[in-house]
Amino acid sequence: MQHKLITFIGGGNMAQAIVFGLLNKGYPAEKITVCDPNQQKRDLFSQKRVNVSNDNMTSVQSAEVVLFAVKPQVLTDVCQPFTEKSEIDFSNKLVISIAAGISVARIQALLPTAKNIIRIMPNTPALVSQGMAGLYAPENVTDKFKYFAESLLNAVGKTCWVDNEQDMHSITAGSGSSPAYFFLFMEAMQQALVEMNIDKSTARLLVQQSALGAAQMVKENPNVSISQLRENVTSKGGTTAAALAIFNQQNLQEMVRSAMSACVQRSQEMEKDL
Ligand SMILES: NC(=O)C1=CN([C@@H]2O[C@H](COP(=O)(O)OP(=O)(O)OC[C@H]3O[C@@H](n4cnc5c(N)ncnc54)[C@H](OP(=O)(O)O)[C@@H]3O)[C@@H](O)[C@H]2O)C=CC1
Ligand SMILES: O=C(O)[C@@H]1CCC=N1
Repeated sequence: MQHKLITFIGGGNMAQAIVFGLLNKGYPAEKITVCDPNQQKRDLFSQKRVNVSNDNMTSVQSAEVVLFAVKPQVLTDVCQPFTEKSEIDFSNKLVISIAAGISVARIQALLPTAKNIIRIMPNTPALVSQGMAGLYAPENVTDKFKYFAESLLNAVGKTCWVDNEQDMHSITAGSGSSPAYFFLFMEAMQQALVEMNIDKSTARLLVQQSALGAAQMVKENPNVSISQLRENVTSKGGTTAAALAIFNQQNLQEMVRSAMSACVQRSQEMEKDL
């Protein structure tokens, strides 16, 4: 992949996952700059030879790609200085936003000179090269920028494009937020095992290895439905059937549907917080 000069605005959880994931894949540290007001966060990056700054203006000026990795709620304040004195011309830069729920139209309004704006919804497993990211680009964005954005995220995991921007809300429920659902499930399993007298670290090993194994089974058997994989574990009248009966009785499927709908609904509301 091409190694463009890329500036991250915001060096928090998601920026760390992407930047450290990219470094692991050989993206040159000297081509990346991370801007964050917090010295401790900047230190995390400078320890890996990534350029750091608390001067967004200067760092954006020299960038070919600007990736906004700040909380959606602060995006307006973050963008204002770039346009206030018409100081930064974004027309030749690729602008990427990973902010949940914030539309291209809104980013365009915040950065009027920008011509190429791409939205990406990544997730933190990018840190370990197992990320999943959804991408959306309006029709005017050039193929070379779309290709760059896709290859950037492909370097740290898998990607999919959506044609309809509204679908980015659902993508958030399936990529950005979804590792947290699995973490919650794993936490609950670990806790249950501890209550059954298994020590905490063995409980963690049992949970992590089973989760990893299950995910790997899904990945390596693309022609077998996930339901079939579940059924293969479930002996008639056996232990798994007893466990699954409780999940079904308490309507796990409906709980998951409601949780993911709540995620979508929150994403649809986020723009109003700007
Ligand atoms: N976390 C995740 O799993 C995912 C997050 N996202 C999106 O990524 C974005 C960032 O989320 P996340 O990394 O979790 O948030 P974090 O709060 O961890 O990171 C945001 C960082 O931006 C910094 N910041 C605040 N103001 C500025 C500024 N003016 N200039 C530069 N940096 C600034 C914050 O500093 P300080 O803390 O001092 O305010 C903080 O370090 C959000 O828009 C979110 O929707 C998307 C997918 C997944
Ligand atoms: O919780 C959030 O709003 C962000 C977006 C997706 C994951 N974290």
